[in-house]
Amino acid sequence: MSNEQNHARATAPVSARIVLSSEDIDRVITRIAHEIIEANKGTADLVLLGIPSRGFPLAQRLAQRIAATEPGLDARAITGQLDVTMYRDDLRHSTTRTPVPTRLPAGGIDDKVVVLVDDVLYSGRTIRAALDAIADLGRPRIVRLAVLVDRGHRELPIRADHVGKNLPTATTEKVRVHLSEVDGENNNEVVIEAHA
Ligand SMILES: O=P(O)(O)OC[C@H]1O[C@H](OP(=O)(O)OP(=O)(O)O)[C@H](O)[C@@H]1O
Ligand SMILES: O=c1cc[nH]c(=O)[nH]1
Repeated sequence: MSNEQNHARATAPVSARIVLSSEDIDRVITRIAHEIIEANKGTADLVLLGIPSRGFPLAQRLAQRIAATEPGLDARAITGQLDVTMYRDDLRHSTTRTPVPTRLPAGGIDDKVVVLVDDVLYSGRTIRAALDAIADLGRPRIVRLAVLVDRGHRELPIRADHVGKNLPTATTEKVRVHLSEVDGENNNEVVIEAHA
């Protein structure tokens, strides 16, 4: 991560604007759920793996939306959580991150169509770490990527298959995603903060 990017993470914002409301997020989840089903030609072999912190509740919301299209499909049976902490390439530089458990659905990920889910796609380094974490857990047939927001500024050759919203941003800005499961009741929005 560049010095400018680190700066935007560390300083107080000078302004903030809401770019996705709770209703917008809800609509985006519905659309991406349908895109996932369409790309997969159904729900067979689907596994959604959310990256903590906020990728996991997003994966849960997507799985619920997907399961609602198919009687008998249990959202929990196709949802997991993938911790990437120990696979990050900035471990030596970043402040301490506490690993959280990785939890895979009972059927594992071998030969599955795994959809990685995260809130923000930026440098791509988190997703690079996620791909390494997956390789240590099994061999999916396909790995796809769904993100709520793609804010650009990639540092690696990584792209998302499903994007809630493309947000052109400056590196001095920060995208903050608030989801009620992590951030408290009724706190669902995406905000762009400007940093001096
Ligand atoms: O493409 P990248 O440059 O890797 O950035 C994207 C990642 O950054 C954020 O996570 P963060 O590390 O801030 O942790 P958090 O999810 O716990 O807030 C976000 O949730 C993504 O996982
Ligand atoms: O702006 C950013 C960059 C990385 N991760 C975020 O959550 N927001």
